[in-house]
Amino acid sequence: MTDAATDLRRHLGMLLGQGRAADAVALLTTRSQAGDAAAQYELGLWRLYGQCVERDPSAALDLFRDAAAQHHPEAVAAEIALLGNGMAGTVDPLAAQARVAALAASDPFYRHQQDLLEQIAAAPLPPAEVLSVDPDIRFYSDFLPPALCDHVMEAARARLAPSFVIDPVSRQRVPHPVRTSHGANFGPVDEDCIINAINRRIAAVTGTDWRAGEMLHVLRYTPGQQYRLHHDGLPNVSNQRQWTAIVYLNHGFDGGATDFPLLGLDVAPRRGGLLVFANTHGDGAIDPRTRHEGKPVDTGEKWVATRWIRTRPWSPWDEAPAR
Ligand SMILES: O=C(O)CCC(=O)C(=O)O
Ligand SMILES: [Fe+2]
Repeated sequence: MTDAATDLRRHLGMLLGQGRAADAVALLTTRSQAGDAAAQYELGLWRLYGQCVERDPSAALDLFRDAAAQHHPEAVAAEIALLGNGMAGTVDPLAAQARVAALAASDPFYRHQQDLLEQIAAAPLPPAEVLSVDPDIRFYSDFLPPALCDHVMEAARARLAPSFVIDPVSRQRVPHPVRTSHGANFGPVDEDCIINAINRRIAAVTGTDWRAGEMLHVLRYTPGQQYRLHHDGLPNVSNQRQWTAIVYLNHGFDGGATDFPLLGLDVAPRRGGLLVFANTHGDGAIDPRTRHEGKPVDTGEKWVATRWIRTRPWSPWDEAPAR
């Protein structure tokens, strides 16, 4: 971030701290209309998330475009992310990939992304290994090439935070011993074209609509950490998590199997492999048999990326995040 952008953030923080949200919005609006890329980017985020202003995703995309035209790096990334995932209303993954290809000519960061995109495009879709017919549980070996597994871990690393659960009474996010890992979401502006391509590949092998997937969620477990017995279905939602897709991102650890104790099934993590299982019966009701756990890791670190796939297209603004 430039000094001017840091100053802007500090100034906004001060105004918000004093309860002067209207002044903060006025400042951002004036500066972005004057062509200040940092202000355009910030106001774009506020428009996207509805912070202090009415949520307006297409106005957000326009603001990111204006800032990106001035080579504001985060705005360039946000524009590419939103074109790929359609969360600002316009979906144009080919335009997003064309932006990456153009940037790759002069920017090593995007050259690497371009290289990874070519690798995933060239990797054949692996066949399913059926672990259970009913409930439906499948494993796909070599779903994700190693360099892409590395990219997911590196891209998530900076945002990892202790995992939480939603307290059913307070509805607040709280830490809980059921889940001692660290986690990170690839939110609407974090989903680079590689993550977008992975999400679409998960949709392709599962035969689901790519828009039905939640944001890809990375979990990192260190020794002793685990995800105790749970079910991925959610209480009181109309658009249920029909499927769970888990990509195992690394090797070099002991323990950490994904266990389905009611089925006597233990899945050993294999780097690049994808585990897919049904959380619901055909009629949409929760299938309790797919309760599962991430067993404690004994040595090393275990990394996974999970995509919970709903019955119908889903957006992060449809409901409060559940976990
Ligand atoms: O880490 C694992 O093996 C399980 C992860 C899991 O249950 C989930 O992400 O829903
Ligand atoms: Fe789970």
